[in-house]
Amino acid sequence: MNGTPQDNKPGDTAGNPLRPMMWYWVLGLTLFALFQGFAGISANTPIAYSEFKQLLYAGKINEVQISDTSISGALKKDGLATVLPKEKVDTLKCSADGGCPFSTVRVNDPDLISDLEAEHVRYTGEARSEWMGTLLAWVFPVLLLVWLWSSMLKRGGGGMMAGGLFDIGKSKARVYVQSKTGVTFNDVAGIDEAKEELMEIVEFLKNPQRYRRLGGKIPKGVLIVGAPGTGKTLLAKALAGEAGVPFFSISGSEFVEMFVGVGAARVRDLFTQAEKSAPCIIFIDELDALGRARGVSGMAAGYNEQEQTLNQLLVEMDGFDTNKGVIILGATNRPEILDPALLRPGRFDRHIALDRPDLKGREKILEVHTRQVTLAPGIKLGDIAARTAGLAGADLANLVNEAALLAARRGKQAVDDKDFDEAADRVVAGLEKKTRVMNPMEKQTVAFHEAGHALTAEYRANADRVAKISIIPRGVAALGYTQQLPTEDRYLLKKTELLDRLDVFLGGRVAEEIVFGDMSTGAQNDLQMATDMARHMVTQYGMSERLGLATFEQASTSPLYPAGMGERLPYSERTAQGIDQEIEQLLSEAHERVRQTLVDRRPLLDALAQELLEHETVDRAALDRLAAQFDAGPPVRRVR
Ligand SMILES: Nc1ncnc2c1ncn2[C@@H]1O[C@H](COP(=O)(O)OP(=O)(O)OP(=O)(O)O)[C@@H](O)[C@H]1O
Ligand SMILES: [Zn+2]
Repeated sequence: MNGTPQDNKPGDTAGNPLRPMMWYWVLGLTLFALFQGFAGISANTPIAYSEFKQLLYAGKINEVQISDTSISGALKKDGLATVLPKEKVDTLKCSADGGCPFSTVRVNDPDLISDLEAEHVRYTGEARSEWMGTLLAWVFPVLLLVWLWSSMLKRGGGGMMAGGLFDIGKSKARVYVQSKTGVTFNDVAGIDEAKEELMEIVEFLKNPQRYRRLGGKIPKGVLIVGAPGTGKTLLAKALAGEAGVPFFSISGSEFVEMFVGVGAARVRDLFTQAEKSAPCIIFIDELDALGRARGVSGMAAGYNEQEQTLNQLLVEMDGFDTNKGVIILGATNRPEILDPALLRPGRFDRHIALDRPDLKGREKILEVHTRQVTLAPGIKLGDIAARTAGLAGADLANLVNEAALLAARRGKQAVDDKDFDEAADRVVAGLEKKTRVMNPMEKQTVAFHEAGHALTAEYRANADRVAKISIIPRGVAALGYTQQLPTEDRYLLKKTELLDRLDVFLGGRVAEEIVFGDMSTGAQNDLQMATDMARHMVTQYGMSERLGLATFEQASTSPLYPAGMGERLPYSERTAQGIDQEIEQLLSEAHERVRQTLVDRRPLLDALAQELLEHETVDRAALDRLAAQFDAGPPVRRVR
């Protein structure tokens, strides 16, 4: 999904699956009509049954053949005009020996045989070649259609008719094999952690035997998660390039086909092919298109097809073992809608998250993309990186390209600052509507907001340690984030811990208040989380002194995640007021505590925000350094 030159487009082997199908229908129907007509054509002149009966009583009939549906025979030529109207007689094609062939429809007439016998007319029960007509008109076209249908189904079955007339079920992945992607980790910049994680897989693909011998377990599936343009496809290609193995690439949306069963067949085929070329990499882009959670929608055909395809993928992933040397990479920017079954152990159980690059990362990406570009002397890529916060790798590649085009248009020998400036303006302006490129004021607000969260967490005895702070927009909702890593898994939380978490939720908003004397809308989610947390403490965990050891709601979710409301149990209006007051009190006390913390540590808050504005991300080491330098407040004894 990126339109770079390395991307293969699907070949036209299969074409529109409807087209051949349609032609066969047309052919079948034409034959049908032809045979129908053929069976009906004869020299017999049709007459009405009533006319036939009158002719019979008048003794004008020589002989008849009776079939299930018709009666035909010959009339005596002479004296017909006394029975039939003149026009009718003229239509008869009588032969020289005096017989005039006719036919009529056979109606349900119980007297027919007795009448024929009474008139001494010779009759036979066998129609001439009637079975031949039936065969041609009905049986043959039906057989033809059955044959057509079964051959369609076989193709749907995948691979069974290899080399057959058409290749609908055949995996398009075949078109996608690239023995050499030509991309290496050298072409991927700014995502070093991800590269490191994949290094192990590169080693494995280069030398599967060694790992097999040692009995090491290599992941089967790796899911690369990240916003559009952050380099998911590039990273997958680079992995294949580094390991020097074939690269099967297919997009999830290509699996979801019109005909039920075709997508599943394609999955089967893809895996069969990949196994033959092992060691190799299967890359499924847009995994969400095919891996959407099952059973959420009531929609019929398309979804069933998607479910079938997904099921087939799960079966295939379970069915082969990694020792064969096939690694499956999936990419998505919407991991939350994936079917949980896809993420279970033995499937896509390794996850690699690609964030939008930070300042250093952007500079490195610019370096990669300017390798082939003649730069004017003295250009500082760092400066360009500094003004493109929020841009992803693809945007930066675009920017470099744009600058080079501008310079060329102006007949310059090298790309200079002015070109880059203009290109950056264009790209940023173009993206501002789509993604978030923050203006300086917003950036400052977010920096202090995140610094507030981080410092509150830092100075709470029971809060998880801060691992990383960032003001690079993530997804649609979050403008920045503070990452806290728990030191251990927790199943029980004490009141003191919940209170500390409450404080951390409020830290962002309180920092804005203190620094700007104003508030922004950015804290909405935090406040929601804080309110939910306080509500749960009061209504579910019995942590309010005034209301005592009672629960007022049935827990609905895990106690660790204060999301969603529980089912309300019956209680009085007075209790309802009490609950509201308690929640309010918890929140206002927390607010005051946080304010105190941040006011006490204002120099550190400012320094941290400043660091964020400069570098966009602050890691654990930098935070320690700043704290040692700027912290003037009372020390905290951390429990965890
Ligand atoms: N980290 C990076 N280093 C160097 N170039 C990058 C990086 N990230 C993206 N690019 C450039 O952007 C282009 C598009 O990236 P890519 O297709 O890998 O993004 P993607 O995450 O797969 O996007 P999508 O979700 O739209 O498919 C790459 O071909 C490359 O030129
Ligand atoms: Zn926040």
